[in-house]
Amino acid sequence: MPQIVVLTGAGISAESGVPTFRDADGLWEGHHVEDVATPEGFERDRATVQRFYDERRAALATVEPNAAHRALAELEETMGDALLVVTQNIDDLHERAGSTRVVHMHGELLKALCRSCGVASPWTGTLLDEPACPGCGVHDLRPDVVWFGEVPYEMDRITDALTDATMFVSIGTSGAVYPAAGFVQHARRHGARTLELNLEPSEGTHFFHEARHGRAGDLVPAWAR
Ligand SMILES: CC(C)NC(=O)[C@H](Cc1c[nH]c2ccccc12)NC(=O)[C@H](CCCC/N=C(/NCCC(=O)O)S[C@H]1O[C@H](COP(=O)(O)OP(=O)(O)OC[C@H]2O[C@@H](n3cnc4c(N)ncnc43)[C@H](O)[C@@H]2O)[C@@H](O)[C@H]1O)NC(=O)OCc1ccccc1
Repeated sequence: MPQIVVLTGAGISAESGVPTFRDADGLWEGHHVEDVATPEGFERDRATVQRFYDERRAALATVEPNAAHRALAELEETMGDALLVVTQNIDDLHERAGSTRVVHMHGELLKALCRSCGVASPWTGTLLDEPACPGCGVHDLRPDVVWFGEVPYEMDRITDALTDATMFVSIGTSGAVYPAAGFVQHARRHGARTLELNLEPSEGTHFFHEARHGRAGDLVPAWAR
């Protein structure tokens, strides 16, 4: 039974209107990454970080999944648990398209993590006003996302799936951030066929058996059909 692992990045949500990461000048929506996506940045200027994610959370309610998300959800219907989507994205567009086997290795925008009791709660509102944790009542919530220097979620489950994979497909990612950027080498080392679907060659394009360049909304349905 083929075991397919699909890694997705910001490029799969670009056609839905979710900005990708690196603006021309390397800023993240006008912010230096180290200011808004590091634990140190949160300590230094909590309000700016809360506002940054509050804005992205509000924007998420205005966008819809696109043909690439839908094609992966349809593929799951035929393949069942032989397909696993590992996403670097913190949006919920895979789930809204119908995918159920999704690992958010960098966390989820629609969850808040309590720094006091460690509970992650569903969250659609804001955090700038420092609300209380639904679990313990302490006012010390942060976005439930993995920042630089923090350990990604579910690395054991991901590593096992990459080891067993017969096919590894990377969609809409620049291959600039680790450990995700190293998954192709791990999968290939364990015998998987590897395919890159991206608008342009990624930083790791040379690690793939095959690369197809174009828009995810065209490439993914064509591949998944
Ligand atoms: C900058 C980089 C060099 N730094 C790192 O990688 C660091 C440090 C590091 C670790 N190991 C290393 C080894 C070497 C060097 C550095 C490191 N990594 C970490 O700190 C990680 C944690 C990193 C997570 C940080 N959080 C994010 N996001 C959540 C927050 C938030 O979202 O706000 S990262 C964030 O940036 C990354 C952005 O990359 P992409 O998604 O690829 O987006 P990008 O805009 O770059 O590219 C989009 C692509 O799509 C394409 N595209 C555009 N439109 C379309 C289209 N329409 N169709 C198709 N393709 C399209 C474009 O051409 C482009 O190629 C994603 O991962 C995203 O999640 N933690 C860790 O390593 O812990 C230890 C550890 C490791 C293993 C096991 C145990 C412990």
